[in-house]
Order: sequence, then C-alpha cells, then structure tokens
Amino acid sequence: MTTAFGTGVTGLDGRSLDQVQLTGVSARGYHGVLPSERQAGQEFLADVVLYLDTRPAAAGDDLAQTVSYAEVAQDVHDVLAGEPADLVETVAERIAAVVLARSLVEAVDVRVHKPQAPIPVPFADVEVAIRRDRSHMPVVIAPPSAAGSADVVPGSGSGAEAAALGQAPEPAAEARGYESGPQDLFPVSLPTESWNEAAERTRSGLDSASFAAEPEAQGFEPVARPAHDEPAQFEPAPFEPAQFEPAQFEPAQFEPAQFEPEPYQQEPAEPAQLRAETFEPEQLVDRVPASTAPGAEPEPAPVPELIAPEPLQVVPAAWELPSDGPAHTEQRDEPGHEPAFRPDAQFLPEQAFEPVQQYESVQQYESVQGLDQRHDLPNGFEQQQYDQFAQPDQLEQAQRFERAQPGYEQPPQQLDQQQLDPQQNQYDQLFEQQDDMRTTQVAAAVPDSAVGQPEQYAQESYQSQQYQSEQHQPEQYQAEPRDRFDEVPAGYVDVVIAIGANLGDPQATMRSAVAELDRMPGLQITDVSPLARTAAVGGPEEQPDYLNAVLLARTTLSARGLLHLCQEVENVHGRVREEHWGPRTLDVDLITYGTLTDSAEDLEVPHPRAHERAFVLEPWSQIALDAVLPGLGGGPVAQLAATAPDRAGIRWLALDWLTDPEPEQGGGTTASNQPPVSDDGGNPGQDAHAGELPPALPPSLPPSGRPQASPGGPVVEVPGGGHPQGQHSGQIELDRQPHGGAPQQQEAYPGGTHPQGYSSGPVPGADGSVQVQQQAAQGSPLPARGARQGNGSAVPPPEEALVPAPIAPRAVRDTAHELPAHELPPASSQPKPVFAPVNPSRQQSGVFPPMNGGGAQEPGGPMFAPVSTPPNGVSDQAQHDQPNGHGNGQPNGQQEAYDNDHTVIRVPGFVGDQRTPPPSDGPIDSVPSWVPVRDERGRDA
Ligand SMILES: Nc1ncnc2c1ncn2[C@@H]1O[C@H](COP(=O)(O)OP(=O)(O)OP(=O)(O)O)[C@@H](O)[C@H]1O
Ligand SMILES: Nc1nc2c(c(=O)[nH]1)N=C(CO)CN2
Repeated sequence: MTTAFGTGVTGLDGRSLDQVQLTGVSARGYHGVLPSERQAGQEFLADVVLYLDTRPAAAGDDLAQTVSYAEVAQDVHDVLAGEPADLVETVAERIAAVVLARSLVEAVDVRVHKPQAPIPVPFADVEVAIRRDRSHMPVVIAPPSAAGSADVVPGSGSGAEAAALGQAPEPAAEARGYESGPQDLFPVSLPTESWNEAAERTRSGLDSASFAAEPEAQGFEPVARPAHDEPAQFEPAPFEPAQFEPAQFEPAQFEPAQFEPEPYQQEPAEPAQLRAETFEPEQLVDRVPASTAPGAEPEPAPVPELIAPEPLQVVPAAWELPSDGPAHTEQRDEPGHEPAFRPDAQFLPEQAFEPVQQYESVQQYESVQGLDQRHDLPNGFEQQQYDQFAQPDQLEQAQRFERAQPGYEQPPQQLDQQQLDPQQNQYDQLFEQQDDMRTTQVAAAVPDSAVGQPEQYAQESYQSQQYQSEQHQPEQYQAEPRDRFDEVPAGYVDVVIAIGANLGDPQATMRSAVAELDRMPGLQITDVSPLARTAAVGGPEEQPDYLNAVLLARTTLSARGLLHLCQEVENVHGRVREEHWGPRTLDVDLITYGTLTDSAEDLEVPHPRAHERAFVLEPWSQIALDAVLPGLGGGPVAQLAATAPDRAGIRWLALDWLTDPEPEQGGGTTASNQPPVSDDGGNPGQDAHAGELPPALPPSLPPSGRPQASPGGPVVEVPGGGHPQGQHSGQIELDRQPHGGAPQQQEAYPGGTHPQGYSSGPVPGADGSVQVQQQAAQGSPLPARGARQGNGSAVPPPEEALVPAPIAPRAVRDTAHELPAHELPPASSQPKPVFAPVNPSRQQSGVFPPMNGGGAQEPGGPMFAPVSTPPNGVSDQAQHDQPNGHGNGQPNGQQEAYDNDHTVIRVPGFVGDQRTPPPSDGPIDSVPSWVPVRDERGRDA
C-alpha cells in the first residue's frame, strides 16, 4: 500500500499538519535516459504539497513564519530545468530535497509529470509521486542554490548540503550567485549505506544547516531547538583570531586524538574545510551572516569544500534532551547545537530547551525528574525492578550524572543482590533479562536468522551470548543511544499501544495490563478503546479468539524504553513465545511512537503489520476517528480498518470492559471452553474454535452447562462480522463472572490463585460498585489513581486509595442508530439497551473518572454504574435455555448468549431472533456497554 499523494500527515500532537499545495510548476528539462531527451529536452511538470504548521504565520500574518510558495515554485522550477538526471524519480527526490531544506516543512509530497516521455504508445502522462519527511528524508541533498532561495537566510546551503554534493550547473542556480560544482550533482552513495543511514545523514546535515540559517524563527517555532533569537548563542567568540594564535596551537596542546574530529579548530581560517560530520556550533556560527554575528569579520559566506558523502556524526536529537535534566549537557552546553531528529520538535513543550539546570546530587536530579517517586507502581512491580527498567533512559542519565560528579566511586557489582537472592520472585529474572536487553546491544547479538522470530529467541541469544559476560562489565550499561529508538524525548510523545490476549483470563489480564502500563512512570494512558473479540489472525489454525484493545498514551520514554516496558508487562503476565503468532496470555505491541518511522532489528514503528490488522485498526479508530497511521502502508486508520483483510473477524466490541466488575477468577476466553456451535445453525464440526484446542489454562468453568456470559453490558452484533473463514466461534464468554458462578470458580482454582500467579479478585457481588471496592481492598490490579483524578489531590486519602478509579474506555461513538435498516435486527429482537444512545455523560474526554464518586460508586452518572442485575431475580442459569445442546438457545441457530444482564449477544449471519430482550433495570438503558463495530462510514465490518 502506498501513501496517497496529498493525504494527511499527522504531527506529533496527533493533528493533521497544514498543507501548502503548488501544482503544475513546469519547465523544459533534459532528464531522461535517451540521448535525444538529453539534447532536445521536453516539458516536465511538478506538483508539491508541503506539510507544515501554518498557525505561526497566520497568527502573525507573517510570511517569515511560513514558506514562500513563490520561492518553492522557483526552486521546483530550477530542479526541473536543472541538472539532467536519468530518472524522473531522481528529479522528484531532488524536489523533495529542496523543499525539505526549509526546516518549517515537516513532510512533502512531490509528483513529477513527464507527459512527453518517449513512450511508443498513446498515453496521457507519466508521473512519479513520492512522500518524504524528516524520518524518510530524500536520498539526495538540496544544493545550496535551492536553500539559498528558500525561506531561510542565505548561507543555509553551506555545510551539509554542499558537503555531500556538488553544485547544480543550471543557469538558475548560477544566476543566484552560487558557484557551480561537479556535474555529478545530488547522488548520495546509497550502495554503501542503507536508506536509513542516508536519511539520517541528510537529516543531520539539513537540519543543522537550516537551523543555522533561521535566526528569525520565533514564536511558534519549535522550542525544542536552541532559541534562534538568542544572539549570544551565535557569538563568534570561539573564532576570535586571538584564539587561533599559533602559540595556542602548540602541538603538545592539541593531541591529534583530542582534536582530530574538529579540524575547523586547527584551521579556522579555512571554512572550506568544514566537514558535514562535524557540525559543531562553531561551524554554525561561521555560517551565520555577518549581520547576525556582531563583531565578526564581514566575510562572504564560506563555500564549503565539496567532499564525498560520508556518514555524518549523529547529532543527538532534540528529544534526547530532557527538559531540565543534566543529561547530554555536553551537547546542550554548546550553543547552536542542532538536534538531528526532531519529528516532534514543533510540538514539544516550551521548556524543552530551557537552560541547563545544574544539579547538586543525583538525588536532586531524580527528585526533579520524578525518578524518586517510590509509590504508584503497579502491583507486581517492585521499585527495584522499576529502577532497572521502567525508565532506563532516565536512570542511565542519572547514573551518568552521578559518575560525572567529583569523588564518584564506582560501586561494586550492582547486580549482586538480584543474582544472589534465590528468593526473588518470578519477575526478577524477567526484569533482569529485559534490563540487560535494554541497555546493551542485544539486537546485534541476534543472528539474522532470528530477526522476526519470536522474542524468546532474542532473549535466549542475548542471554547466552551477551548477558553472561556483560554482567561483569557494568560500564557497558552506560552505552550511548545507538539509534533513534533510544532517544529520550524532551516532551511527551503520543503513542499507540495495542494489546491482545487469547489464553488464560484475557480480559482480566488486559485490565491489569492497562493499569500497569498506565502507572508506569513515563507513560500515561490517555484513552482506552473498547474491547474487541477477534478471530485469530495467522498462527496455528485452531486457536482461541482474541480479545484486543488499543491504548492511546503519551510517554517520556524512548521508543525502545517503551518497547521494553511493554515486554515487561507481557512477561509479568506469563507470556511465553513458543510459536509464531501462537496463542498468548498477553501481547503488548507498540503501534506508533509519535510520527517516528524507523526500524531496527528489535523494533519497528509503526508496527509493520498494524496497517493490515483490523484487530488493531478497528478498536483504534473507535477512539480516534481521525487517526492516521504514519509510514509505509499507513493512512487514515478508519479507512484501513474498513479494508483490512481480517475485518470480518471482528466480532464484538465491549465498552465497559475495564469498569465492569472484575471476575473472581480467570475465565478463559478460549472458544475451546465453549460448547461447539456453528454459524450455519447445525454443523458444529465447522467451528474452528469450538472444543478442539485444549486451553492452555484450565477453564474457570466446566465447558458444558455453564451459563454463557458476555463481558458486561448489552451487546450488539457486529454487522457482517462472521469468522473470516465463514466460521464462528460460538458465544464468547469473557470474564465477567455470572452471578452465582463463584463456587465453580473456586473449584477450578482452589485457594483463589490463578495458575499463572495473578489473583483476580474477589467474588463479584450483585452490586457492581460494592464488588469493585472489594477488589481494591483485596489487591485488584486496577490501581487507585491520585493526581489524575482531577480531585486536586496528588495522593488520594487512604479510603480513596481503596477505591480503584477504573480507567474507563472512552465512550465509543454511538453509531448504532446509524445502521442501515436492513442490518438492524428485527424490531422484536432489538435489545433496547443495545441501541440506546450513548449517554452524553460518557462522552467525557478523559479516561479517568473522578475519584470521588467515580467508578462503580458514582451516584450521579451512569458512566460507571453497574450493568443491570438479573431481571425478576431469575438466575442466569435459568435464563439460558440450551435446547439444541449447543448452548445456543435458538432453534434456528441464531447465536445468542446472555450476559449477567440478560442482554442479547448476536452473532452476525443469523436471523430470526425469537427472543425478546429482557428488560433492563436502569442505567443500562442509557449506557450501552457494547456497540456495533459498524460506524457511520457504513463499511462492511
Ligand atoms: N512495534 C513493535 N512492537 C512490539 N514488538 C516489536 C515491534 N517491532 C519489532 N518488535 C519485535 O518483535 C518481536 C516479536 O514480538 P512479539 O512476540 O510480540 O510478536 P508477535 O506479537 O507474535 O507478532 P507481531 O509482531 O506480528 O504482532 C519482539 O521481540 C520485538 O523486539
Ligand atoms: N485476532 C488476533 N489475531 C492475532 C493477534 C491478535 O492480537 N488478535 N496477534 C497476533 C500477533 O501479535 C497474531 N494474530
């Protein structure tokens, strides 16, 4: 799938960037492979779409704050008319490069037309369309000629661009006063470097150059960059001639080892020696026009030496620099330091580049950074474990800082305690492994053959090949970031996380996972999707349906730090990797990390398969209708969901899956726990999920004779949502414990302990609110929340702490009423609660309900009100007739199950529901827990 020309590009704040479009720029060009094309030339046209934030310009009605389309048009024209290239692709790439030389532009779409191409059959046009952005930079670099005409000050083209390139010989460039360079303009040595490396190199160069050239940028300008309006940063002091007196350059003073990387210091009078890979601030000073550097000798802009492209030194990114921490002070102390990678620079908080704060102790640093907070960790996560992994990047920063202090002494083996204490619980080992993986080059230790293999392989490889030796080399734990995934953002980065499970007690596990993730310092869940039941995609043929959900969050962790955190949570819940795409107790995938698009051996974002997974896209689109998945194959999430191959496997969505009373014990979602039922009303043998695959964990209820329950409130069908293979999984039993089911549960797990070591709480009472409180008191994994409850109290009073304030999935847009009439169930069977509009009180934007009166206790609103209790006191069991022996309850095969609240669950593909939905007893009427997958787009699910 390719990104369509002109479709949206999302900034890190999740909003679409603005566009400046320019179409039909034309010129006679000499591009082409044929000699005739080179000689005679022909017409070329180009369209460009620039993606940027135009608000600063609009706010001040200031051209300087945006990009001049006239200048862009000129540059595009010059490329078309300029240095001949064989390929239209190259021309497009060049145009992208000249546009992205403007640092305000975050991304660009380029389309180059060659309507007179020598094609021996009638045709209308040939066009090449590309999108390039700050993480997928063009593979060529803009010539100084282009940058010189851009909306940046002259001189911006010196340095990186020219360092890697020659100069365009085209008249337009020369006319603007730039020297021509070699004829082999533009190409980057791709054969010897990966695209990513090329992008990294070009990004470093371009950003550095354009930064230096933008002293005027202010206002809404990315604050993650050094302030352009601080002339002090551009003082030419380091270049005072006196500093370069020969006397100061005694050979003894300047050991080659010390100064080799900084040739400019040795030869300051020859700016032509500047090399792209040494973008030190002083160089940037050198490129600032004399007018901006008072006191400097008015010299012409330096003409950089034209050198062959070489890998650039990767300059630390903006988001690598904590807002007020001491880390990387070596970079931050340098005026003019330009981040290499700043996809979210425009969205970083104001204080991102505040003056470096000096700390007197590591304790003070930790305190300021919030690293000293030793509360609020999820169950099962000890502080020591947190220290080791929850914010490894920040911890490393603290450690680096500590080591840099005078009198610092290397502590003895820091792993000793863990290694020696045989009583450490199961987590310690996992954490230990993960911590090592996090801080060392684990990926490098994994042979190519392991790439893409289940992570267990990587862990084993790591353990066997690296861990054993490295545990005795603590210094290696201080490894510098190895790629952008290690870069710690200066502000929050929005992320999307997908969770799924199909073994054990999936809903309980996922609830815990949400709570655990949310309570991790450095990560805040901001939204939780409805819970989807989905047919397994890939992997072994017969495996239970999954429960899937998507979390929106924001993080101050690096991407890799976040990945490891996700993996920790997986591990804590007993994740084992035995089979590719095999059933699992918990899967936590990082779907997006801001707009970062990159891949390494251990991580790829966006998640490489997210674009084709309805089980990710559908829940995601439910809470972020306009979300756009960046990267290759990306696009509007809702659209992708509508066409994803597995879309028919989405069965149901449940709203209240976090806030409904938690089951007492694990209640396997495994369809194998279910009595076999078939879509066609009579052929259980066709049910791929029924009764054939033994559950990995003992079912919490005997497979037969148990009531069929839904996870919570009312349920509606997923229109068109059968099994992808035309099969279905029968009624889902999620883990909402039917009333009266406790004894059976206790039977299954005597002692109340889940086989995997997690406790799932007490027996739910008839009143959900009471039950929730009981859970909290007895150690429910759902955390009590403090500061985020909006009650003004950072630490809840003790009694509040007992009440879990559930993280509620945001209300799903209520689209049920928009269902086409022909897809609605017969009027007689329409369960009233199902299609009742979502109560507006659920539409609150935050996911965290107020602590006081929140949760199931909330008297004033139905948001967390328990779903209705059995009507007329009739037991669940009695409500579930199973005349066909399949637990179906429908003579015609209509799939139907009842949850505690006796609301009909429908399985698509069945008609003729004979059952009148039971009456609801209150809140459920206005608070449907389950909503249809179908949305207003009317697409097929
Ligand atoms: N965006 C990502 N999110 C999670 N893991 C990733 C990501 N990119 C790469 N990986 C790597 O993928 C490896 C396998 O992950 P996992 O076992 O969760 O895969 P899976 O869930 O079975 O399959 P899939 O990756 O298709 O969802 C992990 O070790 C991890 O390093
Ligand atoms: N329905 C569904 N299918 C899957 C899932 C999942 O979460 N849901 N995860 C997989 C590997 O991550 C493979 N297949």
